[in-house]
Amino acid sequence: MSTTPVKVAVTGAAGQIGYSLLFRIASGALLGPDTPVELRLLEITPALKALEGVVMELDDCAFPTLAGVEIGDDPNAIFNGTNLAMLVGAMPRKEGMDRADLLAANGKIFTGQGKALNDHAADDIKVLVTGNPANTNALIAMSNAPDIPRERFNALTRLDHNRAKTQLAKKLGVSVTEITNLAIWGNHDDSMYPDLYNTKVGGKVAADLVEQTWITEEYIPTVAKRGGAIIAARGLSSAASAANATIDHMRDWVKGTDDWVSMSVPSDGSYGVTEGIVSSFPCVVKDGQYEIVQGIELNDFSRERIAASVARLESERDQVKELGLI
Ligand SMILES: NC(=O)c1ccc[n+]([C@@H]2O[C@H](COP(=O)([O-])OP(=O)(O)OC[C@H]3O[C@@H](n4cnc5c(N)ncnc54)[C@H](O)[C@@H]3O)[C@@H](O)[C@H]2O)c1
Ligand SMILES: O=C(O)C[C@H](O)C(=O)O
Repeated sequence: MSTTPVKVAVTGAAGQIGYSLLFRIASGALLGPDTPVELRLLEITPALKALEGVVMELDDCAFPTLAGVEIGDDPNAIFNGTNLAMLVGAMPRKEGMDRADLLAANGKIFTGQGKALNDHAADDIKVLVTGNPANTNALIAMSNAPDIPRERFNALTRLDHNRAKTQLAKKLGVSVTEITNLAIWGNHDDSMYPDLYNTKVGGKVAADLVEQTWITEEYIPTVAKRGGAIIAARGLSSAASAANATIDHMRDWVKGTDDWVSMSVPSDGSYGVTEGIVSSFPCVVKDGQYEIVQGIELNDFSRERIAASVARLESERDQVKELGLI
């Protein structure tokens, strides 16, 4: 085992997602069995007592890879020297709300945390935003951290990617391992677009294996509205699957990929997506750096869907500009 622990910050650590996420990071599911981690956990002051209880439980697991835990309510202290930051802490939506309805309440969290990361994080910091609306919260954090390279700010659409994979596998009666080149484009809201025209199943194009009406009337709405379906069923938003996707995204960003993955990243203008907004693309990762996959052919249907989702992201960007958050 190497000796220097990787400092992993998690915000909203006493929340639902935190309760699934922390134990998996501590057990080695993020960085492997040979890399010690130090958890740095941020909460609001009233939640610190509950967080102390979670830390007792972490102690009681005796994880060999857990080198230490620090908790607190000051982002400047918690982010000090942090290598990986998972920004989860934010209010979840309730039934009947859209994720964008959370912008006014949650957006301001990411101004202060962006500044604190800018001033105190380690030089190799990678920041992944899970708290909703995740794409625009990542834009806010990025805009408030001018000294950190923009590409170090990502948002989570891996949960949508994982959902899209399972729904397709179920439809075709195949294992998820047979599905490659899948990607979610756009925003983590109900305009997100899972593209089956470039997805492969056992080497064949997925869209050729299903009916077009299934894609438009069942598949895309099921994937895009899955978060709402879980809230309706559980009375609470997704937590274990969100923690799993947060681990999947950060692990692949650090360790690399052997297939396309969906990552929301600051757009460089690829595929006509407005530069600067944080949008989901098919990405590959090598040596800790992601690249947006280039040269993908998009049909007219895909282009229209992506443009509609980008319009949502532009509207969210304009709202947070008006609120003075970026
Ligand atoms: N991107 C995705 O795929 C995805 C999936 C699921 C949930 N989410 C989002 O993740 C967020 C968290 O969900 P949850 O179910 O864990 O919610 P939760 O309410 O159970 O926990 C949120 C925690 O964040 C804390 N918090 C609030 N403000 C904070 C701040 N300024 N600093 C640090 N901590 C703060 C709260 O005290 C709370 O403990 C929500 O916004 C939810 O919508 C995103
Ligand atoms: O739907 C939500 O509000 C939670 C989360 O974004 C999800 O997709 O499950």
